[in-house]
Amino acid sequence: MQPVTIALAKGRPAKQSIDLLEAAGIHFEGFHEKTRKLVFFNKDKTLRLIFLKGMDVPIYVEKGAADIGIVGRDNIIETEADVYEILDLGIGKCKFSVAGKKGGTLPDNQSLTIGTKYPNIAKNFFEKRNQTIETVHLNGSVELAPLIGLADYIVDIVETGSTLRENGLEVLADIETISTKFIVNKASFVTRSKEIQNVLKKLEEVVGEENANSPL
Ligand SMILES: Nc1ncnc2c1ncn2[C@@H]1O[C@H](COP(=O)(O)OP(=O)(O)OP(=O)(O)O)[C@@H](O)[C@H]1O
Ligand SMILES: O=P(O)(O)OC[C@H]1O[C@H](OP(=O)(O)OP(=O)(O)O)[C@H](O)[C@@H]1O
Repeated sequence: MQPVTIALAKGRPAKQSIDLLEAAGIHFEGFHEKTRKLVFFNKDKTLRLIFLKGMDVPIYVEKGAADIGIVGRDNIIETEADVYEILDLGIGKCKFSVAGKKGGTLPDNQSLTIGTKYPNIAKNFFEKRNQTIETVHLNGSVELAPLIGLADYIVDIVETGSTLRENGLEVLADIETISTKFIVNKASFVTRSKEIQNVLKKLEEVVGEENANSPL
């Protein structure tokens, strides 16, 4: 039988995600922090771990190229992937906010230019306020945009607030909280139920059942 494939987001929460899997008794042979390898198997080859860019994880899971994904909710909402979001892993905690220059306000009666890595999230937030925006899609150092005059405001992740503070910006509105989630392909949830529940149960023992969501 094919192994169950777990797609794990590279970047910040990767180390904590691997630590969680280890704590749940799920080990991948030969994995170490500095490795450049992208595919690993557990000892009996029933599980395969693949490493992807965060934004690609929900896509792999939606399309069934991976059965399970471990990824920040930011990527799930931005891609609007049709997957089951089953368990909050309690790591990678941060929030989405609108930020702008310190001491400024967020006008609600005019069109704005928003710099962001997350144009869908920005559009959805402003649509709810009946406000049209133009987004400038950036790939990093988003906080620069209002400083250099590329955008009026930004929509970005805030954790400690240091990046905003150190660049003379502040939160003007909060959008929603984010954390790392355990997601599952809708078909695999049925066809690979036993194997997926097995992984899920082990992780629930580590992070607490209260973080689980019943998708059905
Ligand atoms: N400051 C932060 N604090 C906590 N979690 C964060 C923070 N920034 C990002 N995250 C979470 O970690 C995930 C990976 O973030 P990171 O910035 O490491 O990704 P990246 O690989 O640099 O991103 P990209 O895919 O855009 O290149 C994000 O999707 C989000 O869920
Ligand atoms: O509130 P803080 O604790 O300062 O964290 C927030 C920062 O972290 C993320 O950026 P990241 O470090 O991933 O760099 P990036 O500019 O390459 O996206 C995010 O985009 C913010 O810039």
